[in-house]
Amino acid sequence: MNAFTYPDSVDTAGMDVANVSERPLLDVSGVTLQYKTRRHLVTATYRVDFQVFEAERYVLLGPSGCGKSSLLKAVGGFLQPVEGAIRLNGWAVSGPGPDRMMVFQEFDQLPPWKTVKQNVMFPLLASGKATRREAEEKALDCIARVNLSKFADVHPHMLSGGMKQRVAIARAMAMEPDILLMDEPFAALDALTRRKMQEELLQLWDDLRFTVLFVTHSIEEALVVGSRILVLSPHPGQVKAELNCGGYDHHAVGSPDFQDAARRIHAMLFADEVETVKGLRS
Ligand SMILES: Nc1ncnc2c1ncn2[C@@H]1O[C@H](COP(=O)(O)OP(=O)(O)OP(=O)(O)O)[C@@H](O)[C@H]1O
Repeated sequence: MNAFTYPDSVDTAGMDVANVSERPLLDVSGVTLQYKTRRHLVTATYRVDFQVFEAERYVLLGPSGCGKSSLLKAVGGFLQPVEGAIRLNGWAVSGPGPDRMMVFQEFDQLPPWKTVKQNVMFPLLASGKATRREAEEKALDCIARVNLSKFADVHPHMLSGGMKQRVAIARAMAMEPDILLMDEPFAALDALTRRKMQEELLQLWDDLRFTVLFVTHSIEEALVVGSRILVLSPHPGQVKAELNCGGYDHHAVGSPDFQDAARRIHAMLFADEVETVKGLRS
């Protein structure tokens, strides 16, 4: 497994390198993902390894096109690896399931003809996980947790982008998945709302201690949201490093320690490009 290695050119001094030994909830081992189009074979990730443990906030961080979303899709069971394996609780992932719930970036992930409550109830009913009465009770509880009780009976078009995202999170949480999969969930929000949503996610995590696999290309977001970060190389995505980083919140963002961590992750992400530029100058 190469998840704990660093490129030679990167200074990792002071960064806490992950070292965990319990049984993982999610085990991604040597996963290569490819897309076959009529003309091309696109390799999205190459032999990626990582493990996620219960109650972790695990972040996949990397530049656009490095295969973050593809990895999330594969964990979700929507894309089969051409090489390697993905296991959840020791079982091979072979398709989508209610044990893995996705939250996307798009605002239109909620059917507009359903109210907030009906949206949250829907997967509970569709999966046969709850009776109508149980689903309603669970939905109202989850809606309250994301502070939307007053909006339970309105339709999504009456909500702001941030509120819609909270509904999507409530809908996923209601299913009590083993792992919540979040694909750049706040990327389409304005900066202030994005920050508020990150704080709310951390607050919700403090209350419920769920496991989340979170995709972002923002270093700052990764440091605030994550308890561990997997740093991926540009296309095709390969593991560059894995870092422990819990403990930063928005108050820490301007601190020298935070800035230093961000700077070193940036160097890691773009180490190859930096080398190239150096080469061009000499
Ligand atoms: N359906 C598809 N068909 C063909 N190629 C695809 C498909 N989906 C993704 N790819 C390619 O796979 C690679 C990885 O894409 P992916 O969306 O997983 O990256 P990403 O890191 O999530 O990018 P971004 O941050 O821009 O969303 C890219 O080169 C992309 O063009």
